[in-house]
Order: sequence, then C-alpha cells, then structure tokens
Amino acid sequence: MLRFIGLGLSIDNIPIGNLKKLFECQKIFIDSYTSIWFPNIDLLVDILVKSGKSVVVARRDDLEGSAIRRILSESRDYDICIATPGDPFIATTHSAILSEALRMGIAVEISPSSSIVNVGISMSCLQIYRFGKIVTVVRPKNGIVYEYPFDVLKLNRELNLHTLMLLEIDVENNYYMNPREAIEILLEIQRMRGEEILGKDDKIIVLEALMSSSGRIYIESVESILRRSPDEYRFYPYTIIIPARVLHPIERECLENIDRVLYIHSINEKELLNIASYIFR
Ligand SMILES: C[S@@+](CC[C@H](N)C(=O)[O-])C[C@H]1O[C@@H](n2cnc3c(N)ncnc32)[C@H](O)[C@@H]1O
Repeated sequence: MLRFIGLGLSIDNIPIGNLKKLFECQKIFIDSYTSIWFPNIDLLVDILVKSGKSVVVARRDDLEGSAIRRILSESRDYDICIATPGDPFIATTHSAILSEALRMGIAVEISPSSSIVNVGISMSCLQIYRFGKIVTVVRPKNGIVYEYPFDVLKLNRELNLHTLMLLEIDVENNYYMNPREAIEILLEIQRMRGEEILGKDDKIIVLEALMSSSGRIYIESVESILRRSPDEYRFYPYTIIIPARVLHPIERECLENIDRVLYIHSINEKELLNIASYIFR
C-alpha cells in the first residue's frame, strides 16, 4: 500500500493517528523539500530511525520524475509511506504520484492533516467564505517574472475577496522569500503594467513560521514592509494575506487586535519522544 501522511505544521500539530500510522510503515519517505516542519524534520527522523524504521529523507529527486516508478513498484508488496509537512496534497506536487498509483491499481491511503492554508485562515481573523484564489509568489527565474500572482490578486480584489499568498521556499538552497521581497515583486509587476491594485496604505497580514515556537502573526502596511531591511527577516517560511478592500465589521474589529492572537506551543521534543514511544511500545 502507498500511504500519504500529513505531519501538520509542527510537533504539536501532528495528528496523533497520523503519528501512529508512521510507526506502522515499512519504509518512510519524509518529504524534506516542499515545506518546513518545526522544530525540524531531523527530530522526527531520529525517533523513527531509533525505532528501527527505514527512513529516507527525501529530496525533490527522490519523489519526482523517474524515482516515482521505483516507489510505486515497492508499494505493491510493502507499506510505503510518504510523510509531508502540512497536508500532503495542499500546494505540493504529490498528486502526480497519487494519480499514477491509482492508475496502476495500487492501494492508496490518504491521511490528511492541517496545512498552512487552514491554519493561516483560522488565525487571520478573516472569514473563509471571503477568500479567493490562493497563489504562490516566486522569484523571477532567468530574468522571467512570473506575473500570475498579480493576476490572482487583481481578480480577488475586483471580487472583494481576500488573497492568501504562499511565498516561495527552496529548502535545499536555504532560500525563504520574505514579505518585503514578495511585495516588491508584486509592485514591480504593477509598475510594469501601469495598474493600481496594491497601494502603500494597504494592510498585509504576515504569517511567520506559524505553529513553531517562535511563530507570529501580525499586520503591517505595504509602506512599512518596504521600509524593513531584509536582515530583519529570518530564514522561515512566510505566508501573506492581502485582505479584501471592504471588510466585514467582525473581521475589521478582530484584525485591529490581531497582534493579541496567540498560539501557545505545548509539546516539546522530549514529550514527543514520550508520546512516540508510548504509541510504538
Ligand atoms: C509548497 S507549500 C506546502 C504547504 C504544505 N503542504 C501545507 O499543507 O502546509 C509551502 C509554503 O507554505 C507556506 N508555509 C508553510 N509552512 C508555513 C508556516 N509554518 N508559516 C507560514 N507559512 C508557511 C510558505 O509560504 C511555504 O513556501
């Protein structure tokens, strides 16, 4: 069987049932490139290895392209698990493996978990019904600026909807786009097109390393983000939400106090070890 297991965003966000399932796998591929798991994926790898599991810390090459065939053929005879920070199918490329497995008649199980998408919405004070398309802002590559995020923002703003934007990470090369870089990219596209979708007074909700012990959520104007020095940002995953121009009164009132929204980290590494050894005994 091929099992896709969501790890949630962090140690105390991993569903207990999914943790148990991890210990039932015969071989585990831990996706270490599509997202980040806090405090770090090595901790989870250590626990699994110490309990005798066969674990591959999977880089992109291990789970994409020709490597997939090998995994699929192994999963005819063994329980192979692909474990992913966040939800396995939210903003990842794993659906290609899933459809290939289904096409080949391989038994598949999906164990979803929370994702930056629902955690971000949940902690943002905004109502899910008022979110438009989600998009990822990426760096220009080979001089080519990827303009789609701006199109999405424009469309969502026309419809008076909120826009959740994931910011590119490249874990293998230690690159984490920060909100300032994302805003600069959007403003540059706006400038090239001569449009006025995002203004300097617009407010941006910044989600920084949510669910980690130093995770934060705060609101800041475009102008203030542009005044920040890149050094003020950490090597963390960021997501931004650009709220609709007109807010529901409840959203507006909540946003005024968003700095007071807390997430209290409750499980440390030692406790995770205890839980894991309890599950695995
Ligand atoms: C390719 S997506 C994968 C999402 C993942 N599958 C999930 O369900 O959460 C990775 C992007 O999600 C965002 N992200 C992931 N974890 C985050 C966190 N803890 N805080 C803020 N943004 C996060 C970042 O924008 C990052 O580039």
